[in-house]
Amino acid sequence: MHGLGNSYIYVDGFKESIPNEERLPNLASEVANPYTGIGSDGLILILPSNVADVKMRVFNSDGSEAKSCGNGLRCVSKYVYDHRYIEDDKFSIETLGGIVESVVHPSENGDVSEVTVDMGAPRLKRKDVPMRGKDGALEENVIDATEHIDGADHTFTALSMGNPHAVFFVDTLEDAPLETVGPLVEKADIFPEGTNVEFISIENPSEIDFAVWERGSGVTQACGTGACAAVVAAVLNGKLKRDEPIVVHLPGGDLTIRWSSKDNHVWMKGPAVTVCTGTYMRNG
Ligand SMILES: N[C@@H](CCC[C@H](N)C(=O)O)C(=O)O
Repeated sequence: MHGLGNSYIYVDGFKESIPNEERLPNLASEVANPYTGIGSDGLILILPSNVADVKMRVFNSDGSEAKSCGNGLRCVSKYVYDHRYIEDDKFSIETLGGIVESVVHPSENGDVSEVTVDMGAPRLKRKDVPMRGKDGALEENVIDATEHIDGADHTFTALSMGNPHAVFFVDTLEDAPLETVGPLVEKADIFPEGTNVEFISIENPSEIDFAVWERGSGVTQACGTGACAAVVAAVLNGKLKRDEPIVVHLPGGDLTIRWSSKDNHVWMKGPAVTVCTGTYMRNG
């Protein structure tokens, strides 16, 4: 399935037996490989949950496990509703980054093509990103902060949407040093768990352009949590208004994101698509 071209191989843990815990990172890299596997940005498990209606686990294409995935949440929502595992159009999904609420929008044939996810409140404190820093700074937000990374100064806003993000403002995306600064900041010491890296440019008060270097997967067509982080960062820097629905133009298409002042939650609306279903046979 994919959300705006951010594709994962989804395994139905309601039906399939899930491989041993220690095999999952290798399996994720294996299936994600476009030459010797299937080809994707990673692997997502759809599982029963003890604390929510369903549980999602996400593995990046390098085998690392992530705490959240916005595009994955929309695809998991579509999957469990289309397969009638859930009857209500509103339900909860457990992730390692917390529990989120999903609302599916079925089309006339009853299948879901669009999903809205209440992604919860952004976590803004440096210690919650998480980012290293002096004791006093750990309780502070990381807004328009300059950090010395690998011999150069880099200015960005960092926050967590269940997973870490460093957001850079650029005039145009053509100038964005996605494949040089992206991997450098992803693995910088200051981020003990690594980070996703976004470059954004503000088009007008309700639209932004967006490109991403994802932790553990590199350049992808879209990142749902990244789009949420981008809008929060733009509001925190006074570049966009809070409560306005913002259309985020990602390489793979558009998401609508709104950061509500009523409940402090970030809402994401966008598509979810099934590409094919099949059986993965490991050869050799
Ligand atoms: N593509 C995702 C995010 C996937 C996880 C991320 N690479 C991480 O390691 O945190 C999205 O749509 O949010």
